[in-house]
Amino acid sequence: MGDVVSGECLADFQQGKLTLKDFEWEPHLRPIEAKAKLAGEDDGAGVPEVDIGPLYRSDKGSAEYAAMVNSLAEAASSCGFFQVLNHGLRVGALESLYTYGRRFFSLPLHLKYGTSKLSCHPTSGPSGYICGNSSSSPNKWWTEALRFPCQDKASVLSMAATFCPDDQEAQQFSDIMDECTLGFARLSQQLAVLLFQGLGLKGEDIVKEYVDDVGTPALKISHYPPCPEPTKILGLPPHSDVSILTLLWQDQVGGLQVRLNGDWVTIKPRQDALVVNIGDVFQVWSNDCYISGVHRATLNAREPRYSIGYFYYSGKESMLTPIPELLKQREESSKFRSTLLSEHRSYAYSKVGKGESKGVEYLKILGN
Ligand SMILES: O=C(O)CCC(=O)C(=O)O
Ligand SMILES: [Fe+2]
Repeated sequence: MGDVVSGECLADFQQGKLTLKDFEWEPHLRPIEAKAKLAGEDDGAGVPEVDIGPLYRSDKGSAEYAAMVNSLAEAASSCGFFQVLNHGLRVGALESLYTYGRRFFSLPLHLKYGTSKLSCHPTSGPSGYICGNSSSSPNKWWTEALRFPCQDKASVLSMAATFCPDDQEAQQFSDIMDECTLGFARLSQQLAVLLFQGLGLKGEDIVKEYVDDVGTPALKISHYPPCPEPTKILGLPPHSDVSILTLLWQDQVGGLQVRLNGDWVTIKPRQDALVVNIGDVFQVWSNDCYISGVHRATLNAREPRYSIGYFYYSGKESMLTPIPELLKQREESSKFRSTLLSEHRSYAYSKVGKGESKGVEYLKILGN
């Protein structure tokens, strides 16, 4: 998950301390028992693709711009997931980050662990190498990840030193990271403006007041090694993200699934697109208009899968509550009990490994 504490279960498996059997999920959570289509078996029908080209070429009053805002709002309120085309990031830069990720994950374990003693930021969470979740957890995750605190360039450079042969290459890696995080940051903010506009609000003003500088985003490169038992084991459990929104670039292998009308739907990999999902924060901010989509990462026995995620977080100490301007404009009362974002975060993490992640449902005021 975008947001999770460091773990060691996959390392324990690689070192013979855990067996494949230890990784098998409780039957009701397994991909096959849930009658899911396994990775690649469907085409992502129902997860819309939205071309955001009009953002760069049209004025806000144009029909083309209005249609784009409508499509985004519709996707955010129907399934909470969509892919954006013409997103403004250079695909070559994303591919190059992916190549660095592959190189990092091919290192021996002790070198990968060498990166993880770095900082742990209160909002963006741990940074460094994370090898699955805890070995004592009942449902173990078949994944490893490298997590970066985007703003902390010194950490990025020292992490780069573990897998780049010389300073020059470490600098090149750091430049690619800069390009990608800058592009992700710009896009997240633009999408937040558009999604607020889709709620009938003055997007820029709301973003300025509630979004800018309130959090510290995190970037995570994930690796899901081939798994001999992909029908019994998962890469990541069903969960929603606690972010405002999350951006994800995935390779061509496929395995990210979203829960849609009771089915699991695989999101079609597209090299030129970014997957966007609404996070818990936006669901509450929008007073339940937008949905923080439940998703999971499935596995396959044949080939490794990689993804790059950007988690657009809100500040740790802010209250999680609907945007007052929205309630006023719609003459609505809040559908959620207010809570500290940090409290929601802890609650969400405590549920996810058990397969009990229900996003912000538990905060809903009954009868509303
Ligand atoms: O790698 C993926 O496909 C999904 C990652 C994800 O959902 C997460 O890290 O929160
Ligand atoms: Fe996620």
